[in-house]
Amino acid sequence: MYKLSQVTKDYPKGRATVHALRGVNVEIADGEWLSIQGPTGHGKSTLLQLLGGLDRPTSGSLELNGRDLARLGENAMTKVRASQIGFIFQTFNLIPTLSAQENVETALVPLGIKDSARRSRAAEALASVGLSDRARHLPSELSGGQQQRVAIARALVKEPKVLLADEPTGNLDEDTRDEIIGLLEKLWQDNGLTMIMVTHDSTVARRAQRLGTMRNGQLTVKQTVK
Ligand SMILES: Nc1ncnc2c1ncn2[C@@H]1O[C@H](COP(=O)(O)OP(=O)(O)OP(=O)(O)O)[C@@H](O)[C@H]1O
Repeated sequence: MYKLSQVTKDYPKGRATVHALRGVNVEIADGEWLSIQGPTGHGKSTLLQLLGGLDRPTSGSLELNGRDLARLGENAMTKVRASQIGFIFQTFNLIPTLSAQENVETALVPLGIKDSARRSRAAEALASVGLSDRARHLPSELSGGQQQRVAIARALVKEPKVLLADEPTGNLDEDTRDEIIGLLEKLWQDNGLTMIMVTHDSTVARRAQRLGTMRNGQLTVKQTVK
């Protein structure tokens, strides 16, 4: 589980400082789905980056399963990211020159998994998102929804405990959005993932168990009504 205490994040901006996070306190249980909404520029992506170990807080502690990511060395942090945390983004972030299969395999390279196992695990992950028949396609040959499915397979092929999603349906039409959220919900349940999703879309946000709102760098969380 995550346990954040008084997490702040400042960015220098010329001579001034942007206080992107101003004391975030939250616990996120294993297996929970938390959505985060809030106005633009109020710290949502910053928080997700810290949860993913892509950046560190300016102050406060950010524990994942008892280890404070704020104080972890770079090598240990890289290991945590490679093995425990999957990311998906609004813009999919696939490598344009690699096929769907190769894009998924890239997630296993840092784990030192050998070629044949990499191939079979990536094929399984593509099957789990319904894309076995598109394995050899380049991202440019896939629809937006299919590209997001590849990105989901890439995030989950390493069997992480945590999935972080930054506006995962932001570039998709409504029907495709519903398909992708349905898929994420299924994968969340089947794999017991902890899922933290930033979204502007209230329909998507309400599917979570808890709903957080970021405002002025602070997070308030409530239970969603089902
Ligand atoms: N690398 C950076 N350097 C300087 N300032 C930054 C950096 N990243 C974010 N900021 C600033 O921190 C604040 C919070 O940004 P953040 O991207 O977390 O907001 P957000 O809520 O995710 O917004 P959006 O909904 O538009 O994605 C903003 O004022 C932003 O300009």
